[in-house]
Amino acid sequence: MKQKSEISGLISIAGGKKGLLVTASFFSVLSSFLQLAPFVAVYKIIEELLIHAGQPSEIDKDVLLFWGAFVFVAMIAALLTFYISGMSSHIAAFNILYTLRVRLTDHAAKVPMGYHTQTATGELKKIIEVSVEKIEKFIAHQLPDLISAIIIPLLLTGYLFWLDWRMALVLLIPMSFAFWMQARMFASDEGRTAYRDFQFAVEEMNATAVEYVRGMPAVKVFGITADSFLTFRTAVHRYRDISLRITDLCKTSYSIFFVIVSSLFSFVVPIGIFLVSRHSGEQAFAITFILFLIITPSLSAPMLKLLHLGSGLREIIEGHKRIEAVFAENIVAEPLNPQIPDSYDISFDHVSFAYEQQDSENYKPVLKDIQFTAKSGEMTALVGPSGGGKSTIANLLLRFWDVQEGTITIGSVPVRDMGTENLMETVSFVFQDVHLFYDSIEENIRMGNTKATRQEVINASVIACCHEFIERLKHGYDTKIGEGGTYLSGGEAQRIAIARALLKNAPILVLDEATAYADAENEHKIQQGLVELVKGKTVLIIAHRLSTIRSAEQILVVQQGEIVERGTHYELRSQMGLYEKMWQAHISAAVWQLGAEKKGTGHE
Ligand SMILES: Nc1ncnc2c1ncn2[C@@H]1O[C@H](COP(=O)(O)OP(=O)(O)OP(=O)(O)O)[C@@H](O)[C@H]1O
Repeated sequence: MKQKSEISGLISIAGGKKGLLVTASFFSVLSSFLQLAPFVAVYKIIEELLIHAGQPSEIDKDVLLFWGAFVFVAMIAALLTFYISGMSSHIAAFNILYTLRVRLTDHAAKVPMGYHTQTATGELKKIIEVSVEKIEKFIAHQLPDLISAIIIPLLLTGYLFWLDWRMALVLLIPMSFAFWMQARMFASDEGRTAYRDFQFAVEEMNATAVEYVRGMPAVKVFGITADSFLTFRTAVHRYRDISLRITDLCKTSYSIFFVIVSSLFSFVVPIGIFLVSRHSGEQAFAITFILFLIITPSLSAPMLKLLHLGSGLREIIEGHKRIEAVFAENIVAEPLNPQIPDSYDISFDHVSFAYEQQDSENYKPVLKDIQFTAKSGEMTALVGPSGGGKSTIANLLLRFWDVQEGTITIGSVPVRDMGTENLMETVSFVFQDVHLFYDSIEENIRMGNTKATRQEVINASVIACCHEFIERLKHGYDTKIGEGGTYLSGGEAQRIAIARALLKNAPILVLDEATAYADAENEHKIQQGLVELVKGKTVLIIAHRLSTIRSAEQILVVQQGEIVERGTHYELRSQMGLYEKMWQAHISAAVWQLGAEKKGTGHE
C-alpha cells in the first residue's frame, strides 16, 4: 500500500503533463501487444507446416505469406507505436525536469535563510541536479520500459494459459514464487531502511570527497591523506558496511529469482514431455509444446528487466521524497496587504532573536532587546567584538530570519508587512562573503539593476574603485569570472559587489565589512565614492576597521548581543569605555602596520 502511494506520488509530479504520460503509456502497451505478433504468426506457420508434414506440396503458401506479411506489418506498427511512446515520454520528462527545477530553485529562494544554513548547499544542489535528473530518466525511459516489462510477461502468460493451462501453471508457480521472494524483500522494513541508508551512505561519501578536494590547501599544509581524513574514512566504511548489508539481505531472494527466471525452460520441458507421451499422435498438442519452447525463454528478459527497474525505482522514490521535503519547507510568509514605507528610517524596537527555536536544546539568544533608529540621510555604524551580533542585525533587516520579539520597521512599516520584492528593492546589501556568478564582470555588476546601460555600470565601477583593474583585464568588462584563469582577489571581488550595490541605488544601503579587504589607498577612495553616494540614503555599515566609520552620525557598539554604547566617534571616545579600547587597539595596529612615518594618523 505504502509502495503504491509512493509511486502515485512520483507520478503526481507530472502535473500538467499527465496527458502526455497517458499517451506514452497507451502506446507502450500497444507496442507490447504488437511485439507478440511473431508468436501468433509462428504458431500459425508451424500449424500449417505440421498439418501438411506428410505432403509438403499441399502447404498453402498464401497462408505462410499472409503470416509473414502480418509479422512485418505488426513489427512496423510496433516500431511506430514505440517511437510515439518514447517521444511523448521524453517531451513530458524534459518539461517536468524544467518545471521541477524552476519550482525548486524558486522555492529555495523563498524559504528563510535558516534552511540554507542548516541544509548543506551540496545537498540542495544534489536534489536539484541528481534527484530531478533521475526522475527525468524514470519518466523518459523507465516508465515505458516498466509498462512493457509488466505487460509483456502478463500477455505472454495469458497466451500460454490459453494454449495449455497445465504447462502454463507449471511455469506460473515458480515465477510467482520468485516474484514473491523479491517483493517481500523490497517491501520489508529492513529492505526499505537498507536502501534508504545506502542512499545516505553514497551521498555522504560523495560530500566528504568533495570537501576533501575543496579543502586542498589545508590538506596539503597539514599533510592530511584520504585515509587520515576521518570523516571521509568513516563515510567509506559506512558505505562498505551498508553495501555488505544489502548484499546479505538480497542474496537469497535475488539468487532464487535469477535462477528461476533464467531457467524457466527447465520447468516446461519435463511437463511437456510427460504430456506429449499422454497425447502421442496429437498434432495440435505437439504444436503447442513447440510454441511453449519458443515463448518460455522470451519471458526471462522482461522479467529480469523488471527486477532492475524495481531496484532503480527505490532510488527514485527516495529522490522524490527529498524533492517533496524541499517543497514542504515553509516559505517566508508574505503579508496579505503589503505596505509601502513612506520614509526610509530604520527602527529596531526591543528586538530579541535566537537562531534556534526557544524549545530547542541549542537555544541561545544572539540579540537581546536591541533598540535603535538609523535615520535616513545618515550613516549608522555597528562595531564591536567578533560574534557580538552585528551581521545578525543586518540580516534581520532583510527578513532572512523573522525576529522572535520586538519589531523592525522601515519608515513606519514593519518589515514583515512589506512584500519581499519591495523589501529587496528598498535595501541594497554588500555581504561579508561576496558571491560573484559565473558570468561577465559587466553582468555581475548589472545584477544590481538589469536595466542599467554600460555607461551606468562603468560609472558605478569608477565610484567603487574597480574600473581601473577591470580595464586592465584582457577582455575588460566582458571578462568571464572563473574562465581562462581569471580569478579576482578578495578585495577586487568586494569592490565589484560594491559597484553592484551602488548601481541598484536603493534608498537603504547595508555594508557588512564591505571594505575589509581593501588596502589603505583603495579604502580611502571607496570611502570618497561612498560619501557622494550615501547622500540622502540610510546607511548601515559594519566595520572592524574603525577609521572607516569615524564620520558616522551614530555608532552602536554591540557586544554579546546587546548595544553597550552609542554615540558619535568623539562622544564614544570621551566615554572611555569599550569603544575607546577598540580605538586604541586600532591605532596601535595601524602604527604597527604602517611604520614610524605614519605615527599620529587618525589620533583624533
Ligand atoms: N546561521 C547561524 N546559525 C546559528 N548561529 C549563528 C548563525 N550565524 C551566526 N550565528 C551566531 O550568532 C552569533 C552572532 O554572529 P554574527 O555573525 O551576527 O556576529 P558578528 O558580530 O557579525 O561577528 P563578526 O564580526 O565576526 O562577523 C555568533 O555566536 C554566531 O555563532
